[in-house]
Amino acid sequence: MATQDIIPDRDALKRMGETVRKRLTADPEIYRVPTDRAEIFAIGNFLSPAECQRFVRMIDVVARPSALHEEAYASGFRTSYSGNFDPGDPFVRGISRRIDDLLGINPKCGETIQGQRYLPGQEFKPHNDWFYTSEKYWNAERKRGGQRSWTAMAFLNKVAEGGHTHFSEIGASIEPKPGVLLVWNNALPDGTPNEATLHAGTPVISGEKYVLTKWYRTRKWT
Ligand SMILES: O=C(O)CCC(=O)C(=O)O
Ligand SMILES: [Fe+2]
Repeated sequence: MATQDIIPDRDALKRMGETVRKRLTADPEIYRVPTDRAEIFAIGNFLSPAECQRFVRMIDVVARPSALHEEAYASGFRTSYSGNFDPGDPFVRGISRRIDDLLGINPKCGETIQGQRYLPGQEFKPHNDWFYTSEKYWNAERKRGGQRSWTAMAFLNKVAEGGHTHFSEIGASIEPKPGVLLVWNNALPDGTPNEATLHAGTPVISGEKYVLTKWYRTRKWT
């Protein structure tokens, strides 16, 4: 990339990278995936078994075919069912705040928590969570909070087989374990998009998989 190219929200991505990194690395209980190519952390028992179960039931209510910028569902890119939780629900609000506090990010930057359910054969093909700023959708996303910085994703159940979160560039395949929160920085420390965060939800082979995801923007999300 030519040095004169402007990376939208680069300074904010850099700043948020620093804030969250400091906070997570200060806690000896938090596991960091051993790679120097990306910042990926795992927090065990972040959600209790009862909280996981409650979210699973809620996902069964809100889940619809995943809309990932239009055509994705139809093309088989993201075949899971997903849905946003009611952000005003006190239970959802409580968990949402717990994630905000863990990361130390301004709650205003957090998107509504999304739930996802994968049945056998369903998957989320390799992708990056950030927005491609050369795409048409960016003009709208730019105005509703800007680029995505950190992703927080919780596993809500044990999957009989398959359904890993696979970071293919890094060679890390994370098996769903209920209550575990995975957190990663989608940017590099210098605020540019980190290509090594490419990841997939691999196909569920047997059983089902439930997760929740919260993406953080660089600015107030609306
Ligand atoms: O289900 C997974 O393991 C991955 C989900 C994911 O990549 C996302 O929600 O952005
Ligand atoms: Fe993702």
